[in-house]
Parts: sequence; C-alpha cells; structure tokens
Amino acid sequence: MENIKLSSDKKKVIILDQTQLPNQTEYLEIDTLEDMYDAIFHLKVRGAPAIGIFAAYGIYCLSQKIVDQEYDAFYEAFTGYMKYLESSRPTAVNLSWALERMRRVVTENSQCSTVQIVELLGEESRKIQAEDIKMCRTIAGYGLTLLEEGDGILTHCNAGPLATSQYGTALGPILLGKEKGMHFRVFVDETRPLLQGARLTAYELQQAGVDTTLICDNMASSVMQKKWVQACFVGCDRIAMNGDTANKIGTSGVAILAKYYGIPFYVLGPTSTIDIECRCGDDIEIELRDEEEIKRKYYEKPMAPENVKCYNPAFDVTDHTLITGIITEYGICRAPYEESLRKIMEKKRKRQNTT
Ligand SMILES: CSC[C@H]1O[C@H](OP(=O)(O)O)[C@H](O)[C@@H]1O
Repeated sequence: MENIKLSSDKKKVIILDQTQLPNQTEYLEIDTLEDMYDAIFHLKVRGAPAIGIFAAYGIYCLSQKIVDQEYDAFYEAFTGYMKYLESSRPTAVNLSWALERMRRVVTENSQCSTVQIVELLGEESRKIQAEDIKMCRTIAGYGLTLLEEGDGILTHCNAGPLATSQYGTALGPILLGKEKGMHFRVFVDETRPLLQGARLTAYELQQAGVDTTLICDNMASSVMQKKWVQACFVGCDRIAMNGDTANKIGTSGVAILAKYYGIPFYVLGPTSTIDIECRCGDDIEIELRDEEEIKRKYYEKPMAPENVKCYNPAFDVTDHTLITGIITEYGICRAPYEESLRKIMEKKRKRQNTT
C-alpha cells in the first residue's frame, strides 16, 4: 500500500491519511504549504522517514509554483517554505534532513535556470524515497540476523511501511522474515495516546499475516516476565552521537523493562536519523502536543475530566546504556556508541564521496 507518492502531473503529493486507519483507507491530494504543514502536524503522514519523504515531495510541488521567479526571489520563497514545514514537528530529524538536502540542490545549482533547478528538485525528492526503500530493506536484513524462528518480539508505536517507504524499520526484519517463511509472535504496544501501535502496527502486521497480539502499554512487563519476548525492536526519530535515542513516548520505559528482564533492546533506523549535531539526548527537542489527545482523541466520549491538567510529550529519550544495538543500513552499531556511530557516519561519508 503506497503511503506517499506524487500525482501523475507531479504537482500534488498523494498520501494515505494515517489518522483514518484502520477503519478507512482515505487518500489526500496535497499541494499547498498550509495543507502540507497540517498533514505533518496532525500525523496524517507520520514516522520520521515518511515525514522527510513527504516534505521533499511537498517542497518540490511548491517550487513549481514559483518557477518563473528570478533565483534570489525563488531561493527566498523556497527557504520560507522550508522553515515553515520544519516548524510542524521538531523531534524527527528526517524532516529537516530531507528539506536541507532539497535546499542544497537549489544552492549547488544556482547557476542553472529555475526551470532546471525545479527539475533537479523533482529528481532529488524521488531519490530520497528510492533510497529509503533500499535502506529499509538493508536494515531489515541486518535485523533479521538477530532473530530466530519462533521468537517473540515486542514493538512500540509504529515503525512499519506506513512510517517509512517499504518494510519499515522496526517491523522490517519481521516482514522480511515472514516473506522468507519464518514465524514470529509479535506483541504490539497500543501506544497511547495516539494508538499508532493499535491502529497502524497491528493493521500492518495482520495484513502481512504475522502472528500479532495487541497489548496495552502497561502489559509490556507482564509479557516479558512470562518470557514471551526474546527481543524488543523499536524505531527512532533522532539518534544522538552518544547513542541516546528519541522515539515515541513510552519507548524508554520499554527499554528499562527489557534491561530488567535481560531482553535485548534494538533501535532500528536509517543513518538519516542520526543527528551528528546532537551530542546526547539532552540536546533533543521533545515535541509537546495537545492535551485533548490524552483526554478524548480516538474515543467516542471524553475519558477524563475536561479540566484535568495533562502532560503530553510525544517522545522520550532512551538512554544509550539501555540499547543493545542500533541497526542501520550500514550495519549494527554497538556500545561504545560515540565510536561506533562515528565510524558508521564516516563509512557513509566515504561511500557518498565515491558514488
Ligand atoms: C520509522 S520512524 C517511526 C517513529 O515515528 C513515530 O512517531 P510519530 O508516530 O509521532 O511520527 C514513532 O516514534 C516511531 O518509532
């Protein structure tokens, strides 16, 4: 199921509206800056890599509307779009990473006509999605080496194809293993308050025919205690250079439980989620969201007193000491992460310079 694509006339981004899943399969055609911001902010498109891919396609579509501008005016408008889209959600680094990649296309080709620059922006946006498909497949392959037939795996939030381009990250090894005829038992944290696990992960895994058990977030300890879980696989939104990792709220609690029960805890994500400017978890901005998501969202009636004070951080940071390994498209990083992440980013830089 394609979650993000360009329209046939290449002037709109078509997304699967993830807020309607699993009850409705609805597609949205988006071609305005405001609707792009709204789609990211309200998680109609979500998941770090998917947000980056969407923003790249989106700013390509917007750039077509100013193709008749002289370079300076074009660049000023372009960077205005970029800053506004970046302000939609602060934690997932892939949003700013993808937009910066698109901005570099504009600056590195300033001698070209704006018509040529817009064509190059289209190529770059398609490359970003194509690379993500390849990265997710590679990450899935590395992750699968850590699993055995019949393993129980616990996941948190959604890091499947809907959150990326194909395979997903945390779900990639499970889906790839399934393709190869392997059997796993997956315990899916519902992931309050927006229920990405219940609404999206359970949906994706069931569609793939994977043995799926949906649990409330407060049941993770129980299934681990019963020795039903042999590994925890989660996605990521921003990885600091010491290995501290921001992911959906509740992830750090799963990591602490896994440590207590002696269960390996793996973070899976592309190197585009590693933030080389980020020294440690304290440097990661955590998005705070509307309290209505706790009180009412996805429920027929309010399920808390209207005036109760709430705290609704969308992410938390898992301390690097709780992470068994970080699985990327360049291999599996293990502690000490300052060294292993630096080596992986150096390997990526060298490979990019030779291609
Ligand atoms: C493959 S990245 C998925 C990552 O993004 C999710 O956050 P959100 O649903 O708010 O976009 C969650 O942290 C997942 O692990």
